[in-house]
Amino acid sequence: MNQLMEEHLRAFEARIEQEIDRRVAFIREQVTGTGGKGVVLGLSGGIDSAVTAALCAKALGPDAVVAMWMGAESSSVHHRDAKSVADAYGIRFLQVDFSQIVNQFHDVMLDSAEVLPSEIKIGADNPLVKGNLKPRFRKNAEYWMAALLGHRVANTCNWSETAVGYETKYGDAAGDFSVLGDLVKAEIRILAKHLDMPAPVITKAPSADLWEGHTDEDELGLTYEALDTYLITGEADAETKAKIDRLYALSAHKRNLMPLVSQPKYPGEGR
Ligand SMILES: Nc1ncnc2c1ncn2[C@@H]1O[C@H](COP(=O)(O)OP(=O)(O)OC[C@H]2O[C@@H]([n+]3cccc(C(=O)O)c3)[C@H](O)[C@@H]2O)[C@@H](O)[C@H]1O
Ligand SMILES: Nc1ncnc2c1ncn2[C@@H]1O[C@H](COP(=O)(O)OP(=O)(O)OP(=O)(O)O)[C@@H](O)[C@H]1O
Repeated sequence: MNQLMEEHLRAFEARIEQEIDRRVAFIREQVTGTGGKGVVLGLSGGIDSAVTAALCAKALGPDAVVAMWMGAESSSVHHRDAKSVADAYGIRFLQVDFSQIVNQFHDVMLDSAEVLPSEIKIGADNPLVKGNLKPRFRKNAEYWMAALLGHRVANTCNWSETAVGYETKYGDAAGDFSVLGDLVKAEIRILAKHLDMPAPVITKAPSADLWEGHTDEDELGLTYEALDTYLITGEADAETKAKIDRLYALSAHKRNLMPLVSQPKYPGEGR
């Protein structure tokens, strides 16, 4: 590993208790501080949602955290890992499978688009047209549950993903607050270790799972190690640097939602 990166991670680990305390305080501010009764989040069996859940449980108490497993694969390793995280921190665990509704929605939309000329359907072969429905439906479900319970929705994205736009706009990228959005994946692994995360959650390959065999590193064409190292130290080979810089520029629209023609002013504010 790059030496600067190694030093950065060592320093992060040395101040891990402060990093945890800071995030716990932030969660309280964002949830109880805004009148929320607790937190809702999607628990995928991956490390980001697991660490977010663990920190929310620490901040608010386990009963105030409602984790939702959303999917059909109730026998999959991801489901097993999600359940093991919920059990480890004693948080509430719900399961819902709306995959048939997602499929039906996709089919109804395809039918509605039948009347359009095929030459303008430039995304016809793009698996993300359907793939991005999953994260968007999941976020819908999280907001449904948050409204039912008077909870806030925790976002589970991290800076490695957000920097290159590796998240679905208004899907997994959405939320009321983000616990890990300023941290790279390598830092989150260190947090996980100090939060006594079940081991399989820490070691498995990150995967968005939007289709069979989908892994983050394959789709991005980048390793998290190279991405994290560049984001933290600015060091990368020329090809990697060009690739990340390009993805960063292309995904600016996800970090700067809904540009306005001009910023309207509210009476008494902003002057
Ligand atoms: N320049 C621009 N200015 C303003 N808006 C722009 C735009 N370019 C696209 N858009 C809009 O954004 C849309 C495309 O963005 P989006 O819908 O997000 O779709 P897109 O970026 O194409 O796909 C999402 C990516 O995130 C990955 N993902 C998703 C979910 C979870 C994870 C994970 O690992 O956690 C990863 C997924 O595998 C895929 O690579 C376009 O349809 C358009 O509406
Ligand atoms: N099957 C699922 N059930 C519940 N939530 C899910 C599921 N899959 C994804 N999510 C939610 O969407 C977020 C993005 O997940 P994804 O698996 O795509 O990648 P990730 O960024 O590696 O996150 P994680 O490390 O938590 O898996 C997750 O953090 C979680 O909140």
